[in-house]
Amino acid sequence: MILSNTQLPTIPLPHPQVLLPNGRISLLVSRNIGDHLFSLVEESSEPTIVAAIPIVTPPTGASDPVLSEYGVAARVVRLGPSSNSHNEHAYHLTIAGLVRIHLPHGLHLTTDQLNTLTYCTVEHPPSGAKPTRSTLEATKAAAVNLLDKLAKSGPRKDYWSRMMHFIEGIDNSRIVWLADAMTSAVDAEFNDKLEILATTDTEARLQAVTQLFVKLASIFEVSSKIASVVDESLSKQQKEYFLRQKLAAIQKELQNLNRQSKAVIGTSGNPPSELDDDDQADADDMAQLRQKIEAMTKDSEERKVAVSEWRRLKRIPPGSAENAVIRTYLEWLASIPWASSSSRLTALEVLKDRQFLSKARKQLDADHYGLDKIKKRLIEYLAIVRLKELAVYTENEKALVLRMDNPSSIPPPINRVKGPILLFVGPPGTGKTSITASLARALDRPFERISLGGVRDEAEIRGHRRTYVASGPGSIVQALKKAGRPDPIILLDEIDKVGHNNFHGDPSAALLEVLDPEQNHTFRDHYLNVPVDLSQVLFICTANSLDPISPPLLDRCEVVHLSGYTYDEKLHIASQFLLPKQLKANGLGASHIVLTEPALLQIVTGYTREAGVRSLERAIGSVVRYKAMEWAEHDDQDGGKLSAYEKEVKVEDLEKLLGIPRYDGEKERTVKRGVVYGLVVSGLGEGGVLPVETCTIPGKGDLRLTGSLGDVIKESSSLALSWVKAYAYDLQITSNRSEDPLKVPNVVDVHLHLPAGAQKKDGPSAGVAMVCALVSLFTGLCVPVDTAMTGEITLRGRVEPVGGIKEKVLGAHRAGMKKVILPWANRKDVDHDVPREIKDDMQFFFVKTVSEGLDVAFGKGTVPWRRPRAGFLLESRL
Ligand SMILES: Nc1ncnc2c1ncn2[C@@H]1O[C@H](COP(=O)(O)OP(=O)(O)OP(=O)(O)O)[C@@H](O)[C@H]1O
Repeated sequence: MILSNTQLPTIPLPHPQVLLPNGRISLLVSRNIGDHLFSLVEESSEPTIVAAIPIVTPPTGASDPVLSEYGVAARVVRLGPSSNSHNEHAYHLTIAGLVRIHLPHGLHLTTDQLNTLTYCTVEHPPSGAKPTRSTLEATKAAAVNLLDKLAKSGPRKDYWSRMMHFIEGIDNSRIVWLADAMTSAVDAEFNDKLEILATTDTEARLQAVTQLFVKLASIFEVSSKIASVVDESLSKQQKEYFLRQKLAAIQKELQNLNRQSKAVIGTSGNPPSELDDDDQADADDMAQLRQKIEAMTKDSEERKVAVSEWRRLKRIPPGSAENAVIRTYLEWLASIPWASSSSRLTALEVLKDRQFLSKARKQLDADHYGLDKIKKRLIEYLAIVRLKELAVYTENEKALVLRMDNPSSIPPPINRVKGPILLFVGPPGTGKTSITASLARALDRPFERISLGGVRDEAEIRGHRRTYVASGPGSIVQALKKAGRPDPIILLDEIDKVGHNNFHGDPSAALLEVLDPEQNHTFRDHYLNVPVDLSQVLFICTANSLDPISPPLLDRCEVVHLSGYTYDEKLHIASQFLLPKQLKANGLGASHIVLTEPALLQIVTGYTREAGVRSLERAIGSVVRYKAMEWAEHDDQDGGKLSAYEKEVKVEDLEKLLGIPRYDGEKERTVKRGVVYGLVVSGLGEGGVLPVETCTIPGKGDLRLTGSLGDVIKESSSLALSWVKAYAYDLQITSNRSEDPLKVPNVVDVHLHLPAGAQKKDGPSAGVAMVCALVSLFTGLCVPVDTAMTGEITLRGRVEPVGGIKEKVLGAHRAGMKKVILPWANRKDVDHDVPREIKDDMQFFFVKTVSEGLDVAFGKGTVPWRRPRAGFLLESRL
């Protein structure tokens, strides 16, 4: 019996534990409390009674715990060391609830006091009138009903069934005991248990217990029904969903735990990183995705697709493979800069500027020297884009006004500016790529480069269908995403090196759609599968040679030719652009190095031989790096005075800086019987000089050819030999018209070789050079080494025009040739294309016939014709 104002040692029950009379509870207590209880147990022969008070609100960092005003006087049943005695909770305590108690003054403990044994004043609360019979029976019935349900399904069926049989048999006097005992046993919520503990009036308590049992029974019924229904209908996917949800919850808990332990460690650990907060980042990404979809133009196809995919994404469990696929797709779809009226306005802002063209011209001039033809074409192009865009803009504005006046009117189609697709063709390093980048700067648009070299798979351009594992969009859509605007300048680099039809599809055919202004406003990437408007994109292609480009693709492009630079142009480019660029790249200023003009010329002529300026840039880079090193060394040694540092680079210094000159002009070539110099254009569009070498060897009167020659060039060589045989008597090679120079006086073979055997050669333009080489071989006359020639020959001895004249002439000039023999019909090419300084530096001879060519090559009057030539045109005797 508890008397008023009895003092009892207090055991605060950890939240959410509640002990009711007739219940039993086990808990861990601190060493301090345990030791005290131990001495109390030892001191008295009576059972030790404690006050078990539930904690209503557990302590948080700043606030103390809140304890209930009601509790239970409980008997200590067992007290022993816990299995983990190193722990601060060193004792294991079991107590059994006896009677309700009330704390008239309440109990306030600080967080620290929870681990010490304190005493509290308790009283026995009045239990009110006796409960009515109906209440007692209602409680019993509710208890039996609940136990019946628990005994039918759920865990511990046997236990509940035994308890039910026991309760069915007890009389009404024990129902009050039963109410507390069963409330302790069933899985009631903390608040319900606390309420029952605090209800001292028996009648009211039994009613509350009855309600609780009824509630628990119906919850159990509903949840077991749901469980059975769910169990039946759960598809594999849904099960996976539930499991993943659980997993996510567990992961979240673990993260929270980690975060808490990090907070305990204090600020000494790493600062919090945005990489830790996965959930937040994920939620932010989804919110952004949603915003982007909402920003898409209403009723557009991309928006419709995005909305339906978004809905699908919401239905599919997060973390599943399908979910990831849809999300990646949606992220791509949302990241494309879809063409809209606002994007058009941004582009218009630049074009509306009255100074636009002059500014663009200035920009192009500031970035590149020369290239007048290409710059002129680009400015023309910009002028057209500007005029058309502005016209379209006014037209569309008018249409908008019309539509607003009469909303039911059918809107006129939006006009598009269809510009030409420019194709820059020329040798490597001639500025094709960089002038396009400069154009982008002039237009203030993003610049993206797609390298098509070696692209064999159509999917690289158009993307893979979504059904493929790891599929993604093609390079065009990727470039558009990177640009972030629907109107960038996209450079399709090395279009001549794109693969043709093979078992991976035809990449060049995919380009046809991209480059067709009539079709490219509805370009379909296989991955996105939504039409993408490429009509605002400005495509520019580059190639080294036109031959490998498929004719339909070529047909869509407007070709702009770039040929190599002359020495003079190279000198300007080197001093105005390449040297400052290299100085900047290597952290030096103009005051650190002075590259004298003769030295620069020596680099251009002695160390590089190319149409473009790439090797030249590399060579200048080497010089600058060497000088930078020298400067730094002197700076170290002299203590910053640099008195010994020589900033001027002279011709004599170059050998030390760049090694021995690779090209030594004329000295490379020696005058030789049977050898003449022809002119060629390489596959990269670079012109050059190629010797035609011939010699006679013992044999059977045949012609032997070597040097990776194609069919056409082989035919040219037999044509040349036939011509020489036909005119052997006239040229005093034989003494009789019927003699074959390969059989008389000795039977020999003629071997004709074109050096650089690894490179394939073809084409008819070596005809003139071959005839000259054979005439030189048979007559013993030699062609001077500063004479080069090109031209196709016919059987009748005519010289026909050939292509690539500008490249060939520039190549001849680079090689130090002074005399060039060309077909008569190519005069206009020299007039138009060859720069003035080269024309001034070389002599050009235009010939109509082979015999004319021979006279120019060997020198007038040198070729030993049997009778003076009447006019230049010879009729074939064949
Ligand atoms: N006329 C020029 N004025 C100034 N710099 C130039 C000029 N021509 C070329 N260059 C420079 O030469 C370098 C090579 O040019 P770029 O890369 O544009 O060549 P390319 O013609 O595209 O070659 P490829 O055919 O190999 O792609 C760049 O650094 C460029 O700035």
